Amino acid sequence: EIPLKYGADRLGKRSDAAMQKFRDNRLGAFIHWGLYAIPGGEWNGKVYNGAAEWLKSWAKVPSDEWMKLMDQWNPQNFDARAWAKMARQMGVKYVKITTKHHEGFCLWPSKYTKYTVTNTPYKRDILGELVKAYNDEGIDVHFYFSVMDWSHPDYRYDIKSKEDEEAFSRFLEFTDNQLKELATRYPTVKDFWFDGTWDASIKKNGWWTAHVEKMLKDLVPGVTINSRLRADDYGKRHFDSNGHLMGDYESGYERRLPDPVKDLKVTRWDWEACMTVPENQWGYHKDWTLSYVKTPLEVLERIVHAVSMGGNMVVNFGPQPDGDFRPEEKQLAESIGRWMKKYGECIYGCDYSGWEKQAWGYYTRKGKDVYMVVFNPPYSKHLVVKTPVGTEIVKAVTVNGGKDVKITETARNEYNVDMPDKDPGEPFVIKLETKEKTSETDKYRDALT
Ligand SMILES: C[C@@H]1N[C@@H](C(=O)NCc2ccccc2)[C@H](O)[C@@H]1O
Repeated sequence: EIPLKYGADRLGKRSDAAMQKFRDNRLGAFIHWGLYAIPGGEWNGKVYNGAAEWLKSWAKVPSDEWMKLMDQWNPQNFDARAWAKMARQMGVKYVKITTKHHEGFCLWPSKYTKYTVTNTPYKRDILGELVKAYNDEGIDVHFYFSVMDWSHPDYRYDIKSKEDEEAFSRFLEFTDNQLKELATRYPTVKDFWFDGTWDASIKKNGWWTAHVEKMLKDLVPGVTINSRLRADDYGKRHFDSNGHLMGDYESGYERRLPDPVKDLKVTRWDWEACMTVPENQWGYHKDWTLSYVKTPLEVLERIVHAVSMGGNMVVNFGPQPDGDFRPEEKQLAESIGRWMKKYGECIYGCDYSGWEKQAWGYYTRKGKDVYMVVFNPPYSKHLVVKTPVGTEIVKAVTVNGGKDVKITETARNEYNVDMPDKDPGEPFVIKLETKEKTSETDKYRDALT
């Protein structure tokens, strides 16, 4: 291994209670809310197909003109308690809130910039109200924070001169101050999820990313930090130059997921995926017909897929400029919530099973119990299950029904699990109770070939 001063400061998964809670939560929601919600993808009469929170970039709007949107920031229908109730009903255990996105507008009354909620007609500390409302519902709050800040004159995409160096040094101090503000004003925060860290300027300052991780962990004991913050001595990101994961969990699965058969390496570390409901809209876009919008079942499959591989999934919501949610997002939250109410025990506190994935769906595991989450019921009416050598199935019961399901051993470590006698009409879950095989001998003989 090569010596590193700013590489991973820990090998292997964190094993403390705070990280276990992060892991057990499994299902989260993203809230992308900022000035970009006001134009909703349209600028000077032209609708842009790209991500709505990047409209300033697509429409090439100068920052001082973009920040004038603050004069229109007045979300009269914003109700933090209603947002928290919606999250609880969806069954999410945590919510990641954009404290500041690339545009530089802060949802909290930061002392270090004029671009905050304080200097809008609305005035109120939106972040503070959301932290309290979610926490009151027993929901953990995570902070999204974009290092890249288009509103700040000292931000640099690269460091090419002494002037760049001095400006960026001022910018990093400004960023430190904002992060200390967030950590001290809202001490119940459980995680910082950094974004906007891909530029050369950050890669050339890996030391600073290591300093931020340490600073926040000193200020908020137990807090988790995503790998996307981190660059090492040589600008290597997420995984250091020795291949070790930096931060507490990998955060590279944005709008994509690891292959459940070919990418099993991710099961060796903690990771969290995040996803949009349209193809690529995080902030509010007024026209969702411009790209495919995932159905609740397609969102659910991605949630189960992530958990089946030992990861978390964060589903994105982009609130309207008035502070309410669009109907599609309210319906999605209700639909996912109904399913989680019945079958959520196969999600919360569950992990990768280590079993060989089958066509009918995904496995998750909790202790010695293995859950079969069935999305594709077979015409054979039998769900094929192959157990690892040394493991046998004791019994099978339907989740949310508690009915025994017949299992038939068909070969060594192979079983047919019957389908429930009544078609649930939705993805359903069967819980397998397992035990370690006692006798080594079995009645099977391998073919001689
Ligand atoms: C979680 C997402 N990450 C932000 C993002 O900038 N993603 C990468 C990206 C880079 C370049 C053009 C568009 C998008 C998106 O705006 C969301 O906040």
